[in-house]
Amino acid sequence: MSGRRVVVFPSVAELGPSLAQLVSSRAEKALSTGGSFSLGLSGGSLVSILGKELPAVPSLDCSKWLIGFCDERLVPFSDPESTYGLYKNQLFEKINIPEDRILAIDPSLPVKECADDYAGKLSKETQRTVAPISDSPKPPPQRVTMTLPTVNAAQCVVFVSTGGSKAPVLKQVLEGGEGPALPAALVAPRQGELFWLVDEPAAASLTSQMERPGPGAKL
Ligand SMILES: O=C1O[C@H](COP(=O)(O)O)[C@@H](O)[C@H](O)[C@H]1O
Repeated sequence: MSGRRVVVFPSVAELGPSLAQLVSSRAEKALSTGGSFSLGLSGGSLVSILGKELPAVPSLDCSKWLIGFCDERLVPFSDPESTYGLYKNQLFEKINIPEDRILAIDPSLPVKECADDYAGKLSKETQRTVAPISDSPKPPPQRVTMTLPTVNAAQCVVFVSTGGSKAPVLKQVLEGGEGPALPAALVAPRQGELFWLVDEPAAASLTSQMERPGPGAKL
């Protein structure tokens, strides 16, 4: 892994465009060198950030991207909790991603079968694995989630963490503490880049090395 980069922005307004630039630049690099580009998406607050900022990237071409979900809630696509449903409305309809380049779960299946089915869909493309979750501490409890080896096989992993409520857990993940390491602290791409893009409120308790890029700086 090349070294972890913790990059702090004054607020999500500055973080969002840098995240979109990071995603689009890594896609362009992969595709222009004859490779493929697969983007694994999380949900939560990331949906609105990417929904706003990715379509604003000049000349963005997503026609060859493959999009999957690092973590998906086991609810129908029409449910307001569905990560796929949210991205469909807020992002996919605004960019030129073909429907068959988006790998979604089959939410009609029970959680274990759904995870196995999704692992099958991904393995056609990536040979990687997915786990069923039935006790997510944040509702809804049932999830279909990429495993640590899958995440660590990525060329580039980006955590996005914004808001003061994330400060204590961010400190624990990035700077350690008592007890076993949290799962996010175990993410270390074997041959790839690792970014933590955070805003000032989330970074408030951090003391380790951080970057504070100027406006428009490229990651
Ligand atoms: O439930 C979920 O939450 C996490 C974090 O969301 P945030 O709103 O705190 O950013 C998200 O990464 C995950 O994909 C989603 O299912």
